[in-house]
Amino acid sequence: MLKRIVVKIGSSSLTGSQGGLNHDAIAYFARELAELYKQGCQPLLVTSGAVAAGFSAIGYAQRPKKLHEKQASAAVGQALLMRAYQEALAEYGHVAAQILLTRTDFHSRKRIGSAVMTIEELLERGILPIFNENDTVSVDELKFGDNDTLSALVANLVKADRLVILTDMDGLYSADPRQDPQAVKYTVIDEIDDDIYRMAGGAGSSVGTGGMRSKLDAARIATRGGVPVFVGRAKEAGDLQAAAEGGGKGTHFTTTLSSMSVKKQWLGYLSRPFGALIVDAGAQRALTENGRSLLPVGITSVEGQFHAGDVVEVRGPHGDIVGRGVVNYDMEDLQRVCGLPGPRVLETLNGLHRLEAIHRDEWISLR
Ligand SMILES: Nc1ncnc2c1ncn2[C@@H]1O[C@H](COP(=O)(O)OP(=O)(O)O)[C@@H](O)[C@H]1O
Ligand SMILES: N[C@@H](CCC(=O)OP(=O)(O)O)C(=O)O
Repeated sequence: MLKRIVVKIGSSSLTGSQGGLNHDAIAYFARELAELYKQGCQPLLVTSGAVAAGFSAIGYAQRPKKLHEKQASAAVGQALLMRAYQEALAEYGHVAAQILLTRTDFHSRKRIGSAVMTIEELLERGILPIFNENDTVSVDELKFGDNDTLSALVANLVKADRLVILTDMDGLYSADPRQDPQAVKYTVIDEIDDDIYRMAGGAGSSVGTGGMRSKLDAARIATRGGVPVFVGRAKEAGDLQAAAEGGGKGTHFTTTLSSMSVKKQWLGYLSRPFGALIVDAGAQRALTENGRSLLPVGITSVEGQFHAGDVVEVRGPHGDIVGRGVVNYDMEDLQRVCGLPGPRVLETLNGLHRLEAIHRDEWISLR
């Protein structure tokens, strides 16, 4: 089996603060990707850089801040970006394909199923799929913004063997090394908990977007989907291959989980919750440790306006998020029966209701 490696390249690795593409950097990455093919890998590329590549060509003095200016820059820059990759990859006999996705595409199983079929066909034919967000049609509240999250979703979707996120830092440090020269580097992280999150700051350069924080979000999504993640730098010959093999100049995030279905991925990371259910400690344990469904007896209160079939967030007794699931009750019904044991629930609702508030098959833990 070919090893599937999703490689994400950030704007900071492709451009400088004045914008425009660094063609030497593109040539380097094309060589590294060609090397991956030679080693029997099946790479997929998620690349940023459309806005950065386009804004100087369009005549802006610096990376624009307004949405429509960024979109205009991306419309110019995406074409420049693809041309640069295609020309650089052609040197090694490789062909690239462009796949532009938005967050809302992931809301539709049909659209995403169709994307998967296209991707599989491209991979079978030895073509390199190159992904970016479709910036022209993405609006603020539905944007990925940075491509870190997109790369994690792609990695889960294609059941990648590893996600390699390349940036301008050689890994995660205990603080942003630009601000704190004493910061120390982590080479392996087995669990991304709150302490790890506290170390990560925002973007370091004027062209980057999400900083280390969004890379941790991405690492969390991918590792929960069973894909190990590397975050770091590739600058010299062989760096990408080393990262893909578990070494390299960066931080590795390990996982012991197996791959996640598209349905669970959607539920956990892409759906929009319509309300929240607050549960007691027993119900929290039943959901997160014992793999059980949520029953009304464990719910202490409900918030928001939701109907049966909507996604809701579940919070623990102290307000922390436990996970998300599809609720089987309208808000008013659940309010009447929360805290009640099964027979009283059925009695109150005239026995017409299925008992589980959230069935375990429609649930994802986010702790
Ligand atoms: N704890 C940390 N360790 C390493 N880098 C960090 C940390 N916190 C914040 N950063 C910043 O994150 C930046 C990389 O993210 P970003 O600028 O979004 O790059 P990209 O364009 O490659 O996605 C680094 O340049 C660095 O300044
Ligand atoms: N889709 C945008 C990505 C924006 C961006 O800066 O992302 P990143 O460099 O990955 O933090 C682009 O191509 O410009």
